[in-house]
Amino acid sequence: MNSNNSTPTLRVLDANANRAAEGMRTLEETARFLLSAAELQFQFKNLRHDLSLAIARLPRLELLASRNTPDDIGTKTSTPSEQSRPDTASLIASASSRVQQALRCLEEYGKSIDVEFASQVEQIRYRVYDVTARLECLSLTTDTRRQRLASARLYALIDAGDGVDEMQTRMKLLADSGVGVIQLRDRQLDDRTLYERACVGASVARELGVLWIINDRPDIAFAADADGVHVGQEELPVTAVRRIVGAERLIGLSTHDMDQVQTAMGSCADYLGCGPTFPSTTKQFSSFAGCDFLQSVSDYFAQLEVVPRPAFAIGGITTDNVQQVADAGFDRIAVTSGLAGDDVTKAARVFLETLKTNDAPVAGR
Ligand SMILES: Cc1ncc(COP(=O)(O)OP(=O)(O)O)c(N)n1
Ligand SMILES: Cc1nc(C(=O)O)sc1CCOP(=O)(O)O
Ligand SMILES: [Mg+2]
Repeated sequence: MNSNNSTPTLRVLDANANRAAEGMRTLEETARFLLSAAELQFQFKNLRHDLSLAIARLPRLELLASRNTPDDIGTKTSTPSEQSRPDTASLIASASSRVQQALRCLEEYGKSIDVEFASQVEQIRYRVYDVTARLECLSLTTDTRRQRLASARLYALIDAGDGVDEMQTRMKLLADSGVGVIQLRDRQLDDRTLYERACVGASVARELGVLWIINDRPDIAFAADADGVHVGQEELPVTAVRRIVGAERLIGLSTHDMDQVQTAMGSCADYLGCGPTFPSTTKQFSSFAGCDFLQSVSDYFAQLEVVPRPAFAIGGITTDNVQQVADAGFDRIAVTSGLAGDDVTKAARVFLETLKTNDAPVAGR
């Protein structure tokens, strides 16, 4: 170790070691609690650990002795941007830049004290560039998907059709008609074909600006880079689905009674399907939750203190009965056959206009 340990240099090192560690901890907590990103959380934990190992090379007693917070003129200056953190992405951006700047200071000032210390910090700084970019990206994608979901009123369920071209044409027609979410629900296809259609659909949906959800299959939703997956009550629990699809993809959960809705509100599901509302030509049911169930969901959501999840009424909804859905307080619907006929554009217009004029309490805002 070099003996050039002047007190000002040690003060810079002490202050920036703390700044870097605090920033890393902020990012780690964001990965853990806001974005459920276990792998990134693990990376930040390792970075903090490696930073403390590097700092352990410095003379701790002298570092502590150099600390003089009351006389530090820097503790009294803050900019307006330091006081405001409007969303997760900007919180990540500012914590990342604080960590990067602190590491650069440690590296530059550390060179005069211990070259090996400076070189270890340099390696940490490169890893920080990568991990912080991934975290910021994740948060931007997550926000965007959930924002798009929040503005969706019409959700269409489609099968894969007779081929890629037909599926693509159908998706375009639906998107042009105002559908915000499209689900691939096809129980006839083998896994390979389902996966291929899911991949094509994901890129078509991206171009069209609609969300692309895969029914039943978190593995395929993840592998095909879809926006999310929809699961039913007898399928994998949403906690397990979340582990497969990651924090940024959407998870939809079917609910058929109030117990399921209340449980879903405590889960990591992003939206609910509520039904069956009416008899359906797509799927057979022996009993129907009906509009009474929809009304109970609306009433329950209206008295919640937290923001409810977006909830889509489903099951046999047509242009003839959608008014009853709106009267039960819903302004979002998920539909298969009601958007599968010849005049999709007209049906979609009727749906949207009916849902828009809903002045009853609205489910899922
Ligand atoms: C939006 C939406 N809501 C409900 C369902 C039904 O899901 P599930 O109960 O798992 O039944 P299947 O679709 O798997 O037959 C859905 N798919 N989408
Ligand atoms: C797949 C499905 N699930 C439902 C539920 O209530 O959970 S109703 C349904 C069928 C939806 O298609 P259509 O609009 O043609 O009735
Ligand atoms: Mg299912």
